[in-house]
Formats: sequence, structure tokens, C-alpha cells
Amino acid sequence: MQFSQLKFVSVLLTRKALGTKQFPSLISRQLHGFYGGKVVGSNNFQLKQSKIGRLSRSIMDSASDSAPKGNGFRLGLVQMNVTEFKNFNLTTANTLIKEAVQGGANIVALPECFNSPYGIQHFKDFAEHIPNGVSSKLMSALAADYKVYIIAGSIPERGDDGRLYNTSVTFSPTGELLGKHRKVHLFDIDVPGKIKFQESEVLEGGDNLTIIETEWCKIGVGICYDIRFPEMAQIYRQKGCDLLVYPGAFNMTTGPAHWQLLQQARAVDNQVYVATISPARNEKAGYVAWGHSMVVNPWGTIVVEAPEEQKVVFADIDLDYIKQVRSQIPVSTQKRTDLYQLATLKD
Ligand SMILES: NC(=O)CCC(=O)C(=O)O
Repeated sequence: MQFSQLKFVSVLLTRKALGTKQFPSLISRQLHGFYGGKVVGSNNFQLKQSKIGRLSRSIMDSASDSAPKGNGFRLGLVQMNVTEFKNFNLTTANTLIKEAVQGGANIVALPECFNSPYGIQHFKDFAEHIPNGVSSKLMSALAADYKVYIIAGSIPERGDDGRLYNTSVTFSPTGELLGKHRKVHLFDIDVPGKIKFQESEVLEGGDNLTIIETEWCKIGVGICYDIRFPEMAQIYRQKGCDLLVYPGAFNMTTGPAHWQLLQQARAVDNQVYVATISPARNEKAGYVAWGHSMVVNPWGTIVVEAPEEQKVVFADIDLDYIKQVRSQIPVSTQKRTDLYQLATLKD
């Protein structure tokens, strides 16, 4: 599907979802930054692809001043509002990816369920085929147009087997699909009086770990609850990852208790950078996300933390700093593999 066709489908679907009366006012509120994002130009869905090409080149030119110095790259985290209208969510993602590119991001990451509200009652209706669905097509087109990597948070996926998965796709700066991660550990918890959630009622778990190769480093991808499983992060480190990215949607119970703690634990244990990307908090949603998208460095220090509302934040990933921390505290070469070992059972 061409980008222009995609735009057409998207606008039509948005109109259908919102009703023609609501559509212009919601979109124009979006365009005027009603939701807090810095907005440049007009709605991308209404631009021709060639025009987007020119726009992205000028954005890239102006961003080069703020590009990270030294050995590394800039990561842009898109903490976005997610509504019950898929096409409105895609428009928001589109606008904020542009903002991330303008801020000099080389890699842009979105939240868990960026095209759909997070809730088992929604997954079936919002599910798409990957990579032929509208969300994947849009992400691929934007990655190619802006010449950036896009780690496209996650979306509910309808697999070829007819089952539903919670899946993250990553596109290269040429728009090529580099990796597809199906959430491995499903979020099934019961904290009495606080939160009960059973993803496994409607979703299947994935069977693979996912490493993305970039020109700077390898990136291990997990989705939200996956961060609670240290073995997965350790395997990523063993396989040479320097950055772990977890699109996630913690909640108002486990968010304040564990979001930052888990991220710092994975970062310090493995001496890697760890990034988490949440939807913005919406107190009126059925599931209230914690927000606070974050990057932690290999020393365990928070490099950047978003607030609760919609915002794009940036972190420079310094590959020399990783080497420095690993040589100062060389735990990876001090492991007692005569006493214990971590086995990978499947590639
Ligand atoms: N979407 C998720 O997997 C939520 C995970 C979560 O909140 C947790 O505490 O773990």
C-alpha cells in the first residue's frame, strides 16, 4: 500500500470512528498541541509523500547541530496519549515521531499498545496483521521517510494462526522490518483490592527473544512484563546487547512500586542502558498507565524521565561510557560459571 493510500484509509477510518463532526475539531486540537506535544507543520496524513520527504530532510538538517557528540546515538521516547480511536492514535504517533526526529533522535521508540487502549476487551478489535496492517505500514513509511529506526512500541497482532499477540515491530531507516517481538511473558497478576489483569485470557505468548542490530549497537527488545524476568535481560547482555528497550504500560499500583526499580536492576545487573516507554497517563481510561518513560544508564542513574502527561524525551546513549563502567566493575568476567550458568534453550 502506498503512503497516500494509507493516509486515505486512515482518514476514512478516523472519520468513521469519530464521526465527521468530531473529526476536524479533534484533529485540529491535536495539530495545535492541545495534548501537549510540540507540533511542527500540519497533519502528516494530509501531506503528499514527496512533501514529507522534503520536510524530513530539512528536519534532519536542522537536527544535526543537536546530534549526540562522541560514540553513540540519540534515543527519542514518545510518551503519547492513547485513545479509543485507532486512527487518532496513529495521527498522534505520526506527529510525535516527527517531533522526536526534529530533536535529533536516531532511534525513536513508542509505548506498549500505541494504537489501542490497553485492555483485554480491546485487543481483538484493534488487532492487525504484521506487517500488512495499517499501523505497520505507517511505521515503515515514517522510518524510511525520516531515515530513523522506529521501535514501534507494540500493537495487538492477529497472527497467521488466527491467534492474538502483543507484538513490537522495529523498522530500519529504509523502512525494512528488522525485528518482530511477541511479548513473551503475559501480564497475569492478581493483587487483591488493587489490580487483577489476565492477558492470557485473550493473548498468546511469544516464543522468541528479539535482538535488533543497528550500526551503533545491538538492542534487546522486551514488552512491559518481560522486564520482570532477569534471565531474558541477561541473555540479551550475553548476546552482546548494549541497550534494552521495553515499551510498557505499568499501572497505578505496580508503577510507583516497581517501574523505576526494575529498570535500574536490569541496567546495573547487566551494565547496559535500559529504556522504558509508557503511554501518557489518562485518569479516565479503563487501565491507567503510570507514564514516567525513562532511560537508565549502566551505572543505574536515571538519564531522563518523562512526567505523566504526553511528552517526547531524549537520551544520548554513550557507548564509551558502557565500556568504562564494565571495565571499572568487571562482573561479566568474574562470573563463577563453575558454580552456575545461564542456558539459552532456543535462539
Ligand atoms: N502491560 C504490562 O505488562 C504491565 C506490567 C505491569 O504493570 C507490571 O507490574 O509488571
